[in-house]
Amino acid sequence: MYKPTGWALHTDKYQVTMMYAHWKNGSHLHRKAFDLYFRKLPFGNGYAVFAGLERAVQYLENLQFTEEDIRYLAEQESFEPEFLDLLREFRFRGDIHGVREGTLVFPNEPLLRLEGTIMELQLVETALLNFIGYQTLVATKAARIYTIAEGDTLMEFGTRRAQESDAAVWGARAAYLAGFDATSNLRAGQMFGIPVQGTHSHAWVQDFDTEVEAFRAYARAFPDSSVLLVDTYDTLKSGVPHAIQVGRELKEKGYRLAGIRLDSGDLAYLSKEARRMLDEAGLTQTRIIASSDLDETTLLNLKSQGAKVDAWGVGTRLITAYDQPSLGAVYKLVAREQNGEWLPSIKISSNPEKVTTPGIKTVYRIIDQRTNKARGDLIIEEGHSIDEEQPLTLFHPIHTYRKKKVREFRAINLLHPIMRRGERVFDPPPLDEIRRYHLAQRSMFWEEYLRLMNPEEYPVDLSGELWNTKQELLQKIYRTIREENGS
Ligand SMILES: Nc1ncnc2c1ncn2[C@@H]1O[C@H](COP(=O)(O)OP(=O)(O)OP(=O)(O)O)[C@@H](O)[C@H]1O
Ligand SMILES: O=P(O)(O)OC[C@H]1O[C@H](OP(=O)(O)OP(=O)(O)O)[C@H](O)[C@@H]1O
Ligand SMILES: O=C(O)c1cccnc1
Repeated sequence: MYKPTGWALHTDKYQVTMMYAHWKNGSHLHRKAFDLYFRKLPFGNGYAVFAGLERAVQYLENLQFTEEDIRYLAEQESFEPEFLDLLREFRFRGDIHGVREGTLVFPNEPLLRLEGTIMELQLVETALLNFIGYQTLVATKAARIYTIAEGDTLMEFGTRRAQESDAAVWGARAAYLAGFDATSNLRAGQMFGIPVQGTHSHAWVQDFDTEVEAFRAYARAFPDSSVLLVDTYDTLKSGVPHAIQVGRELKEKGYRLAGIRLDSGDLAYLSKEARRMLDEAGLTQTRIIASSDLDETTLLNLKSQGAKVDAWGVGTRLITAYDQPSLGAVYKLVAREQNGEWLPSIKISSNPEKVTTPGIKTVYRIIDQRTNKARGDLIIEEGHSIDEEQPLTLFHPIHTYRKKKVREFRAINLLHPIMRRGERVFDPPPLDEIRRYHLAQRSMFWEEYLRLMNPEEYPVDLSGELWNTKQELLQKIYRTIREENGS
């Protein structure tokens, strides 16, 4: 399996300076809890698709400072040698609970909950946000495209346009787990077992004196699986007729032209014309693949125009999450251990949506027994349970008058143990299983939450007790501020 090394410095400098200041203060081993979550759904979507856990766990399992890292840090600040010795011994020994990859997730619910020493939890913040923010963003974009594709084959073509190499391979993985069928990136295929597919480029055609010669030579190399790119010169006057000529030659030899690819022009018109021409030539099995700056909006548009496309190659706009470049995930301190007891901690903001929810919490998904559809998510304090025999009142945490009563429901805990004292305690499911799980999850949500435009807001609520804890803490802090100001 792919093992990252040398990732200890993949963090912001301030994490290490805080670690040092804690060490000087004698507080570096104090235990804290942090939640990782996001506040706003990307792309105006109604949900996000959680991804990045596998990458995060691999990082945490292998996290250590090399001698080179220590030397480098020593050049940055005058850290005392004893602190550097502590870093030499450093291993992540925290506890993590997390949502399964492929789960549909929503704003303000913890996706990861981490408990450990402040030293280790501070160090890992940056990398975790980096991995999970990006992969969740791309998985969500891929899910939007999947929604529109309605069962057509989806191929991820983005590596050449991705923000560097890690984004390409982990983005390919995120796209696959959210419903894509294949990637063009061989390294992603090798690392994660994603099916790898591809066609050929314009350079192949340009390298021959004639287009038909180019097609014939490619078909000789791959008589059963050639997909010929037909837009180098003129799609309908040259590309498609030449592809048909080679398709007929293949047929005479007992082979089949697998497909043609359209990569420019009016893809709706060209695909309909190409389909007609292929069918008239008896090449009804030859598939039409389209690429060219595609995303969910163009796909939707092309489908509404009756485009005859069987498979879509999607690059730039998927891998770069073109219309929203960051998820904006956050990592917030939610509890501090004192004398063996967890004390909830809060971060206040003038924007009520940004006030953190204190305490060690878990998230339950409330599933209606009769419809098997999700009614909402409920965040409750860890250790508290939900009585499935009693009606449950869900209310909006800010607009509290928005209430509903749920009966006959199942409550499914979304936060699973992932690491205990730094050891992985879950078997990472194969990627195909994550993908199946994700696709099955979608059927647990009403259409209204899944639609692309102006989806309904899915409820993410706090239990009554947690809501009270939050209010009490807020009032306590404001009281203290007033007292300090003598007002
Ligand atoms: N029928 C259509 N309806 C809506 N959008 C379309 C249609 N056909 C193609 N598109 C989209 O329009 C955009 C066209 O891009 P662009 O203007 O760069 O032209 P192009 O035909 O791809 O040419 P080239 O690649 O040679 O620059 C692409 O995003 C493509 O997916
Ligand atoms: O449009 P995207 O969604 O980003 O998909 C990937 C693009 O990359 C290739 O083009 P490129 O011009 O790089 O090479 P080519 O010669 O194969 O067309 C391919 O033909 C697609 O158009
Ligand atoms: O295989 C292809 O057709 C392909 C791969 C990457 C980018 N564009 C096209």
